[in-house]
Amino acid sequence: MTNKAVLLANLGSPDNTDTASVRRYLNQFLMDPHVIQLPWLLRRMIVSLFVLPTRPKASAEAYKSVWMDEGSPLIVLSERLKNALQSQLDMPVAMAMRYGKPSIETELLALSQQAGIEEVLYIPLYPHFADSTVTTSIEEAERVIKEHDLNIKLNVVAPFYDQPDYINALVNSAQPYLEQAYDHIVFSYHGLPESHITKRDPTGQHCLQSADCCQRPSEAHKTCYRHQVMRTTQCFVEQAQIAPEKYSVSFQSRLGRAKWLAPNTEDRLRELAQSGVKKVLVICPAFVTDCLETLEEIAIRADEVFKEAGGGELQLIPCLNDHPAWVNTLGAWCEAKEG
Ligand SMILES: C=CC1=C(C)c2cc3[nH]c(cc4nc(cc5[nH]c(cc1n2)c(C)c5CCC(=O)O)C(CCC(=O)O)=C4C)c(C)c3C=C
Ligand SMILES: [Fe+2]
Ligand SMILES: [Fe+2]
Repeated sequence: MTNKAVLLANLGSPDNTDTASVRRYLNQFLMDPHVIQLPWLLRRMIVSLFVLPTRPKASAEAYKSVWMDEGSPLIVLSERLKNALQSQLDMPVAMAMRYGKPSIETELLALSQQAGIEEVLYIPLYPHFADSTVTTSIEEAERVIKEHDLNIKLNVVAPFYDQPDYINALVNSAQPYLEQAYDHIVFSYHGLPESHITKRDPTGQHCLQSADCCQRPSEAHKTCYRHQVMRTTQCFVEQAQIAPEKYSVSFQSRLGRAKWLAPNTEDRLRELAQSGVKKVLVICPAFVTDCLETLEEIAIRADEVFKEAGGGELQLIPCLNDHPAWVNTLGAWCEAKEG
């Protein structure tokens, strides 16, 4: 009988909140050719000349504002998810980070050394496809297996943006917030440079070519992040019965000068405040785990933007984290693959 294990993969955080640790992390992250998709020399110049001189200090301050006693929220909450899943399953469950620690390399090596592990169910914790998250996590795992000649078969769980049990878990975890009175809910997704989507379009003439491309059937949707976030939103609002005028979609965490997906979350929050919206909910379904981008960028900075523009209260809906509905969903996926 083949022995199996589960490996969850998330993005990763710096080891600490000092500027040097954040610089090391940003350098590893942004030098990934799937993140800044430029030839090495150009990427090296942009990262060294425009990012590393100033961003590590500013990001270190941001990390300090959300850091937990046990460490980075992303790592701590991912670890809790791993432990909750482990308590449901008979096979080993591990958690790895694409950047920083614990690395995909360490975790795969540890699993391969456990007696007889020959098959790993690999779950990149991203509901939506992007080369900068999904592809890079898969390639890194494949590199480790090849380089160390591991006898491991990798079974990868595909982006789950419209899987009914994922949507159920998301609606279920948001329910206590949806039951409170609110004026508007913003679905704020991590942004992407538009070029990352058009470059992946297998038809070469569909993605971002018209305002409604993401609503029209196309084989391009398999790798279209924009289509996939629109589908998550559609499935969510249908299930939670949210009226069209009560919600909007926007994109956060823009970096650099390229054209990124629009509208930008902060701009959308300003517009909402100016149009008289007082209580806004913000949900961030691109993240399954709360992290810097939800706890600092939305709950702290976007909250300031909303209030300065005349808004009243911004309530961040927590990510799935280790919500029982999400743990049960992951458990069911693992057991289904085990059979
Ligand atoms: C949810 C999916 C994510 C996509 C898609 C994504 C693309 C992407 N990100 C950057 C640049 C940065 N992202 C940063 C933090 C960060 N990004 C994600 C997820 C996605 N990124 C997460 C979960 C986090 C949080 C990490 C944490 O420790 O909590 C950062 C670092 C922080 C900062 O300085 O702002 C950068 C930089 C690019 C360029 C990109 C697509 C091209
Ligand atoms: Fe699309
Ligand atoms: Fe990011």
